Amino acid sequence: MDEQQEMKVKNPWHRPHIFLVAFGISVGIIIMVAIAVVQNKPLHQKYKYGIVLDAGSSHTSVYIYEWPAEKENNTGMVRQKHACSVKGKGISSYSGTPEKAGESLKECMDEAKKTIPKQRHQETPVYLGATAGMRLLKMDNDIASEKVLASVETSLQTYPFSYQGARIITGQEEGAFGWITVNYLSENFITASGTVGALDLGGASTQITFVSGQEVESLDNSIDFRLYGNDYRLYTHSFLCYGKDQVLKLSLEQQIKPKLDVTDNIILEDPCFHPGYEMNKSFQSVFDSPCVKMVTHSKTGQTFKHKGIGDWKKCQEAITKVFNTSYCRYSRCSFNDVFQPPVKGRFGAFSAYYFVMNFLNVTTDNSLDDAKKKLGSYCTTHWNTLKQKHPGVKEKYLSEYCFSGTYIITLLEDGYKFTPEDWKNTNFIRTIKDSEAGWTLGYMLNLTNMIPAEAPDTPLLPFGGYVSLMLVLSLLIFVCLILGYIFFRRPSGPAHKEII
Ligand SMILES: O=P(O)(O)OP(=O)(O)OP(=O)(O)OC[C@H]1O[C@@H](n2cnc3c(O)ncnc32)[C@H](O)[C@@H]1O
Ligand SMILES: [Ca+2]
Repeated sequence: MDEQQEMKVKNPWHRPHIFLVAFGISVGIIIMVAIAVVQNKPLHQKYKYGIVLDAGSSHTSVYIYEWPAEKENNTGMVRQKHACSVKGKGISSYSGTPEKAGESLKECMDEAKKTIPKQRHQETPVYLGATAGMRLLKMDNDIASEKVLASVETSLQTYPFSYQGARIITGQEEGAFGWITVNYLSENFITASGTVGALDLGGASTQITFVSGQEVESLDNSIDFRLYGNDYRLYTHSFLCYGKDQVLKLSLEQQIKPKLDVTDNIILEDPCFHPGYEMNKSFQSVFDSPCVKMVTHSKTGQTFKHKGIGDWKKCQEAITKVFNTSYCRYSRCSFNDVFQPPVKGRFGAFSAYYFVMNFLNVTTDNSLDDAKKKLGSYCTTHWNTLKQKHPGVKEKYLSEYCFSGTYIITLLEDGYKFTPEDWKNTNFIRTIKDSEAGWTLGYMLNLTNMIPAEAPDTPLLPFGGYVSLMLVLSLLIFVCLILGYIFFRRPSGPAHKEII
């Protein structure tokens, strides 16, 4: 055997098949890693959509929600993509012309068609939930409420989306889904930060919902949820007729009542309206609701003079009269014989709570006393001064902020028994992370099963970590092979000597 041949026998790397095997293994590993990376890479982000129509007493809003297709069950993934405010009043105002209720939705639904990519239309669910305005219409005129619902149903079915129904939701649902929305958007279900209570003030009803930790003495006010592996027992109540429009009617009724049989030309001097404010109003405009019981009074066709005197203290006294606190069959009540445990924790207050307090520039940075002082000075401002100061604001809203602000403080303090400390723990909010606070998101999450009872399994490593780990490992194997190759190739021992 010559020297050359002997060296080839002793150095295995000089056998081409061994080198080929090593090379094959390296290429194999690289291919495996590449496949694993491609296989586990998040798909090109595909979005899913859902549409919820909030048919409120004062107006209808159409919300479009969007979420990444493969992350349905992760909390905080669904966000509001678009909102459209339907022109005109709420659907319950179409009781006399039900076909117009459906027509009113057209503009916003056409907008939804443009906002959602065409290929997703068919799989996009559409829900319509009607609240207190329709509850009141149903009480007043069941047939008319059915016709209005049928009209919006027919209209929604003409769209290419997946129609899932139009119904009047219950007050409990309205409260509970508002609570879910606020806590979902704040990611409170997956962090240990605890939950926040939800306060919603609409035109015709108002909701309070929170985790109390105390026994809920009335079944109607108790809702249990299991979300992301945690159990929640909620206290919730919806006060029909205690939205800000209906409460204004109640308050006017209270003030008009003693004058009705005394004089023909009624002048109502209202402490909740500004000095200089004077408006002729029909009794009909006050008595046209099932919340106000004097519908058949003989003066229904006539008018009265509504005159502001701007006195916050007296306004509060007048508003207190709409809460009945004379009777409570439970260990404790808010008002009207409704059970309520003591309020607890932080609260998010939205809808009219926000509209009103935001306009009045009263936030909970102010102490409750400061807020009252601010409101007091706003209420005494002359009506003409206000109109000059806020030329862009709807006169109806402008004239009612004193009443609404006073109602909000009275409802919280006297109704729900908020202490100055609870007031500090309350935030007036419109949106959380650009999605509006309200019941609609919670309603959709629930109906599409997007809030699991148990926490979803999370992968051991996030995607980025997984890729990095695979790259480092394959690099390590590759470097080992190269080193091995260099080591074995270097002639050593006797073979080396023999060459020399
Ligand atoms: O929940 P329900 O009772 O069915 O009523 P809604 O859903 O129609 O009620 P909203 O929260 O939309 O509005 C609550 C009230 O606030 C009024 N509102 C809306 N925008 C406002 C603004 O900018 N300033 C003052 N009030 C406003 C509206 O007319 C209602 O009386
Ligand atoms: Ca509402």
